[in-house]
Amino acid sequence: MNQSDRVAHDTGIMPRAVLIGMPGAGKTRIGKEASNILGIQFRDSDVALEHEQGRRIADIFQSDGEEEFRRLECELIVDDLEHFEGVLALGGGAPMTKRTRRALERYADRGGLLVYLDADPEEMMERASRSGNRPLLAGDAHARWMHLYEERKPVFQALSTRVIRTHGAPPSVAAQKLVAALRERRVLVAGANPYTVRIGEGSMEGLRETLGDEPVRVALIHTTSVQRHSDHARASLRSAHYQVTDITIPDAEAGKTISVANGIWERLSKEGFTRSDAVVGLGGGAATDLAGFVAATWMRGIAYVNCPTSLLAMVDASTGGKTGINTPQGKNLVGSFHTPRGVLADLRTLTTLPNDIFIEGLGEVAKSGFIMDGVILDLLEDHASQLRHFQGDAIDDGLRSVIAELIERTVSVKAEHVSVDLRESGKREFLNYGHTLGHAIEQLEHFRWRHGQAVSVGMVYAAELAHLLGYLDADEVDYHRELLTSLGLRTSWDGGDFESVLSLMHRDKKARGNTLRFVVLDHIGHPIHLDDPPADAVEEAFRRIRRP
Ligand SMILES: NC(=O)c1ccc[n+]([C@@H]2O[C@H](COP(=O)([O-])OP(=O)(O)OC[C@H]3O[C@@H](n4cnc5c(N)ncnc54)[C@H](O)[C@@H]3O)[C@@H](O)[C@H]2O)c1
Ligand SMILES: O=C(O)C(=O)C[C@@H](O)[C@H](O)[C@H](O)COP(=O)(O)O
Repeated sequence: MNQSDRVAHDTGIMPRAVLIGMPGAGKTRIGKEASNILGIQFRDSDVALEHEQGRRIADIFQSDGEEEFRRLECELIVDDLEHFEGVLALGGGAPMTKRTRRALERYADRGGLLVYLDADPEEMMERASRSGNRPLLAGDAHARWMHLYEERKPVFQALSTRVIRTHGAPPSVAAQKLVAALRERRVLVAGANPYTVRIGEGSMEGLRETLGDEPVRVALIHTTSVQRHSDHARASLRSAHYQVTDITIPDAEAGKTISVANGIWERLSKEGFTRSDAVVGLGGGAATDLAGFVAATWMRGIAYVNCPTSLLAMVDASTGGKTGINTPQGKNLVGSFHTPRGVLADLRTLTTLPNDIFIEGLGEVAKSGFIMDGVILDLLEDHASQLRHFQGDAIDDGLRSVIAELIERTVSVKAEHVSVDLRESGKREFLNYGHTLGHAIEQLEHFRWRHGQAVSVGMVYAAELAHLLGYLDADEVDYHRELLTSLGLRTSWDGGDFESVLSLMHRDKKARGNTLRFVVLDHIGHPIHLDDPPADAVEEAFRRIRRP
């Protein structure tokens, strides 16, 4: 599936990408090279128009004038935006025509990839002037050129959903960036404040487009274990002229505390962060939960963008707007629903991810399979061995594409639930499958157990409970154990005691008054709420996960 399939599957045909930018930016060369690599069609609107009209653009300008040329160009582009499926490069001035601009805005709203190719203006002029077919460059070429550049640049910037800078690098580098952008998968999270989750090699390059022009200051919150990736993000943010406040937090759950949040509030105050400034959370789920919490609480809520770097953060924690910290009373008991402005899951960051952290992420992936998407379960079954032996620095193309599909599908399951129930009053609770016991295990293990591993045991517990109450049959419970074990996930737990677990499960956010509330399956792929189950079943299911 390509970057736009999930967003635009119901809207018919459209180009895989539209390239805009000044003449000489390299739209044709870069567009052609990227299209060749991907084996898709390329079309240049100028060449197509010349072909259609049977005359050169300069001749159309000369005989019919610019207005008529723009009208013809607009007709062609509007038609292509509905009927052409490859990479479409537009003439430099095309977006300056109001009707063309509106059509491009609609294309972007449909999830289209609108790429602005930008380069050094002098360099572009040099390249453009080598072609004799540039009627707008007649006369005092340099002054005219600079004027056009100043006039068009803000329009290109405002329209584009992606900027690729081609300064000082061979066109093949820009072509590779375009290929990565074309391969990027996107999932739209609908709701009151819709946003996009971008999944691909280099998605973090989208920081500027996602943050927009409003923020002056950006707090980049990360842990030291992802330093290489945060260095990259900081450099991109600085080159986009944000004032970056770099904030390192303690690793994993040690970062999800009120004292860490307090330290960051102090920094934001010192650096003068206002309501229009922003936070970027980069790292595993603990870092993105904390960064989101800081963004949700500073001045009662400022913008934030998540750059998840662990599998679990990519498929789950970074999306959906649940932000929070742990307290001595329990896991995630203090927090807020605060929707990110966007999520950039850059697959390059997986190269440094340790095997055990990758595997725990598979726990939440499997959860999404159990509650909704059977294809996820098939993919996990078919690739269990490769996934279990994941080595970040040695992922082959086949595994890369399986992982990307698992991420896209899991995020889509999440999006489907949160877009209709942000504040978790019904459907969203299904995402909590396995978490009622899972959170209790994490707490009782003082967070030495990883979240995804605890959820894995929690799902087996929920399956046993469902079986005891006549929902799942024994084979389906076995299937839980077999699949999770094949992925390297835990299915039993011998710590704690039932009374401590029960007390923590009563503090779970799904509990109501004095009654427990679980999510169980009545068959695979079909979750239901289970309110106030019989006490003996709750205890017997616990006994059944004690077996090794
Ligand atoms: N908000 C939500 O909806 C939501 C959903 C699921 C989980 N969560 C939360 O997410 C947390 C678990 O997330 P997690 O599994 O990512 O754990 P984590 O954040 O603790 O990260 C695990 C470890 O991997 C390191 N790491 C992350 N990415 C790396 C990379 N690319 N290279 C090298 N090291 C890397 C981290 O620094 C950390 O040491 C829990 O706190 C859980 O409650 C939140
Ligand atoms: O997004 C949700 O909603 C979820 O329940 C996703 C869970 O996988 C995730 O672990 C979440 O952090 C749990 O939230 P909590 O409210 O149960 O703490």
